[in-house]
Amino acid sequence: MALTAVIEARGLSKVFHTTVRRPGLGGALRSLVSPERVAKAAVQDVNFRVGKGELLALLGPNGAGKSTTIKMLTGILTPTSGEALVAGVVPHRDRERNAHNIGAVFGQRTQLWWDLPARESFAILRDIYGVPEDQYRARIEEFDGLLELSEFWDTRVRHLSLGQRVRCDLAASLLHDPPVVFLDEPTIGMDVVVKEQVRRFLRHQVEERDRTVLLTTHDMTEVARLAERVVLINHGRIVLDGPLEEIRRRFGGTWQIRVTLADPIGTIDPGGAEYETDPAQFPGFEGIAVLRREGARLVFGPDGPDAPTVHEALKAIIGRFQVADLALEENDLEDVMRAAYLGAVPAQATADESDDESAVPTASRGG
Ligand SMILES: Nc1ncnc2c1ncn2[C@@H]1O[C@H](COP(=O)(O)OP(=O)(O)OP(=O)(O)O)[C@@H](O)[C@H]1O
Repeated sequence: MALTAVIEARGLSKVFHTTVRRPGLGGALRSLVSPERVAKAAVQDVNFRVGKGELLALLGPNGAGKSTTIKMLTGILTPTSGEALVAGVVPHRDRERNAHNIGAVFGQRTQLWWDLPARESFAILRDIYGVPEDQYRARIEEFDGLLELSEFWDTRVRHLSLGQRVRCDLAASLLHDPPVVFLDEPTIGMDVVVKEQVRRFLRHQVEERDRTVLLTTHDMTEVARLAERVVLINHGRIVLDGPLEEIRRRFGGTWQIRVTLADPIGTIDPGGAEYETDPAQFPGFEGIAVLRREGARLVFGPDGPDAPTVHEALKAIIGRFQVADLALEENDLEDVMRAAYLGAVPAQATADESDDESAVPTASRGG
C-alpha cells in the first residue's frame, strides 16, 4: 500500500433506524399509534486506508454496505460511530472543504442540471469551484479527448443516453481537479465500448494525474482491468483487504493448464522425468501438480492451499518447458468473488454481536 493515506476509514459504522409497517389495516393503524422501530447496522467497524495514486475497488454483494460507506466518506451521511478522513478532512464536519477535495459519481444519479446542456452545467461548476478559465479550458479539452464529449455536450442532459450522461458526469466531477474520486457503480448499464473508454479514462486519472480513486462495481471485468487492491465487504463488515492476486489465489483454486511440449524427449531428461509425479521439486513449481499426462501433453493444476495463481503457474511452466501449444481454463473472477463472498468471514464477527439486536449475522462459511 502507498505510504500516505488519502482516504481513511477508522472504525466506521452506520446504523439506520427505520419504522416497520405491520401488515393489514389493523397493523397499519397500530403502526401509526405505536410505530415499531428497528435498527439496521449497515456498516460495522470498517477500517481501511487508500494511498495517494491508488485505485481501490470496494466490492461486495447487494446490500453489503458499499454505498453507505461511500456516502460517509463523501460527507452525505454522518457515521453513527468511527471516523472518516479524506484528504485530511472529516467529510461530514467540513462539507465545503471536502467538496473541493473530492469528485463523486453515482452511476444511477446525476449531478448535472437536467434541463441544461452538459456544457452549461460544466460552466456553472467552474464558477462554483472558482476554476481559472485557462485551467478550465485545458481540462475540458483533456476530458473531451478521452471521453469524446463534444459531439453531445450541447444536448440537454435529460436527452443524453446513459453512457453519454455518465461520461459528462465523470468530466463534471473532475473539473475542479480534486485529488480524490469516489465512483459508485460508474459503468452500470453501459455498453462494452463505452465501459472500456471510461476504464481508460480512470486509469489515466490514476496513473497520469495521481488521483486516489475508490470504486464500487459489480462488474468483475472492471475489477480485473482497474484494481490491484480490493476490499471485500459483506454484511457491513470488511472480510478481506488485499491484492486482487491474493484473492484469486485464496478463492480461485481451480484452474488447468494444458501444455503440449515442443520437444518431449529432449525436455524430459532423466533428471526431469520425475516431474510427472512430483513437479514441486522444480523451483517455482511449488503448489503445481501434473493432473494428467497424455503423450506429449501435460495437464497442470493447483496443488494444496498455497497453490500459485494461474498467472504464476503459466510463468513457471513456460520458463521450464519448451511449449508448442497451451490451453488455459481458469475460474473467472465472478466465480472467485462468489467463493470469496461465501468463504470469507469477518475477523471479529463473533459473540460481541449476539446481544445486539441490530447486529447482522456472521458472513456465512462456504467451506
Ligand atoms: N437510508 C437507509 N435506511 C435504512 N436502511 C438503509 C438505508 N440505506 C441503506 N440501507 C440498508 O443498509 C444496507 C447496506 O446498503 P448499501 O446501499 O450500502 O449496500 P450496497 O453494498 O451499496 O448494495 P448494492 O450493491 O445493492 O448497491 C442494506 O441492507 C440497505 O437496505
